[in-house]
Amino acid sequence: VGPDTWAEEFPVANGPRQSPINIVPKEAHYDPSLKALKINYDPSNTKGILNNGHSFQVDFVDDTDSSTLTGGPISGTYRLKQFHFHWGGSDNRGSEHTVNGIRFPCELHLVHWNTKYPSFGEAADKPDGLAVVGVFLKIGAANPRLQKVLDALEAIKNKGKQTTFANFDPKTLLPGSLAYWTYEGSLTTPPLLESVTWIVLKEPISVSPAQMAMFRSLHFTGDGEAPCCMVDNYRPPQPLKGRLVRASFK
Ligand SMILES: CCc1c(F)c(F)c(S(N)(=O)=O)c(F)c1F
Ligand SMILES: [Zn+2]
Repeated sequence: VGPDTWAEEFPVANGPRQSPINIVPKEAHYDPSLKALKINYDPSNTKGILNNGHSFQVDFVDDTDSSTLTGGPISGTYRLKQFHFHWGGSDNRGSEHTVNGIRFPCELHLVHWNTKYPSFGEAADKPDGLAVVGVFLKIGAANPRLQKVLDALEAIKNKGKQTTFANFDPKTLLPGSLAYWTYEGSLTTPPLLESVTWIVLKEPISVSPAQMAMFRSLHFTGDGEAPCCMVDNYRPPQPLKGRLVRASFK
């Protein structure tokens, strides 16, 4: 049911390029050949917001190149499919990636797929199929841009609920600096496919304790089930297995 049992059904859980990982900045290699991230999102592509039973996600129309990620460590064009979060039951845990063993209370993932493949589904199991931008959330001042997303949560409290959510620009959730670490990894939830180029931003964005409480008000459970708060929906760091983590900054 939890991360420790996933290897039974998904043997790739013990594979060579699993995510998340603990990032040790001093062991990351500055790579001057890494390009700047180019992120262009069209808010009109926002399709809706869904409680999928393990997180909530904001979905985007991905049938044209209007919301894309290019540059950085990737070649070609990747289209935004959805973004979602992982968080803890209290502020001392919740992120998937850690930095020098430090866990953040929450982590945002913006999921993109390589347009050299015909669809997300086709890209999801290819070694260069997906690129996920990870952003840490750190306890501080309330984040007004994040609040727009959190205000939609009362309508999707339970598993399977979805509601309209329009004209949201995910770029407003990014920090001032797009400096990043990058490494080859996987989905952090089953089927744990080893198809993700991870791009983890160094600078966190802020979230207030009251806003964290709104994440924790969601339920893993569906209507009519005994309600169980959606918390601790993060996979812990996995073995690096010799992988190199590159940095876009000195
Ligand atoms: C299959 C849909 C899906 C997820 F459920 C997911 F959790 C992630 S993650 N945490 O690695 O960013 C994805 F990238 C992803 F595409
Ligand atoms: Zn995720």
